[in-house]
Amino acid sequence: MTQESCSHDCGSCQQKCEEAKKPDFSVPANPLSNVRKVIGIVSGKGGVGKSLVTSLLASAMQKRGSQCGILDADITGPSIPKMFGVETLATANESGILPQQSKGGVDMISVNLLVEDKATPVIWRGPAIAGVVKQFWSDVIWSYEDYLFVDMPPGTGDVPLTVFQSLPVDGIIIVTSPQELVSMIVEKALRMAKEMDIPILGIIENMSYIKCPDCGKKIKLFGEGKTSETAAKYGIDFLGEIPLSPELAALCDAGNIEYFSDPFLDRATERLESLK
Ligand SMILES: Nc1ncnc2c1ncn2[C@@H]1O[C@H](COP(=O)(O)OP(=O)(O)OP(=O)(O)O)[C@@H](O)[C@H]1O
Repeated sequence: MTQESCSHDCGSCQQKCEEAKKPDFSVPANPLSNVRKVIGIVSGKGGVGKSLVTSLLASAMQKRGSQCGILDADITGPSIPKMFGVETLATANESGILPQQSKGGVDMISVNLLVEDKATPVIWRGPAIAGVVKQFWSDVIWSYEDYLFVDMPPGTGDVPLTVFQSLPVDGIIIVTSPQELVSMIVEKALRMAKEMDIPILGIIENMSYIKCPDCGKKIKLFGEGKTSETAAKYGIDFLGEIPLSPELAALCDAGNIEYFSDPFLDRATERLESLK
């Protein structure tokens, strides 16, 4: 095709020319929303503590004076409201859906705040799930958030892709555990971030050790984690390690995650503050 006959419809064109535009899948935010930074929290697989890290980061930033919100994009396994002990359903007005707020002031939206019976499983196909995530951005009134954390479902499937294409994500934080094949996960995340043009802010290792209740010694249950080494290899900031802690588990179960205060995530909160 010559330059003169170009229709500028890059979506249907086979030509790989220099000026090819990437299709724009971005979704507009609710007109009443004002969100300064959108942070995606990702993991390679389920159960590594992604929702826990999302909750801890939002709580820590909220305590440091930033207004925070959490968009629970883990539609089939939503756990954010439970960790904060939020049970009241979200409401809506003619302008959109109003997020619920935790005791400490963290705003949140989740499928669990829209359905009466929390035990009802969400049995939807990928596109329907992705559609809900987009609505959590376009229909929810995030009236003011310094930081909106997006708790992603694990992996690189439909929903993470939808979030990266539809929301203006400013950076992602990777959560791993010491048992994982960290280097493979980091490499995948790096490639995805590059493809989507989104910076990786850093990596956090969860369940790194347990602390002996008698002598305080750190016991590395899963051996020496490779996370900090891998982070250094790929030039990514290692933002901290979180122990496997019965206290933390009990706070999650009781819906009191906000009352956890330990300096594990200081480096991560400093990194987030540097984005302002
Ligand atoms: N460091 C920790 N200490 C104690 N309990 C933990 C810790 N990390 C996670 N847990 C517990 O493990 C469970 C799974 O954590 P979480 O829901 O954060 O994982 P996830 O990666 O978001 O899982 P999924 O992706 O499957 O939703 C939670 O019940 C949480 O209380």
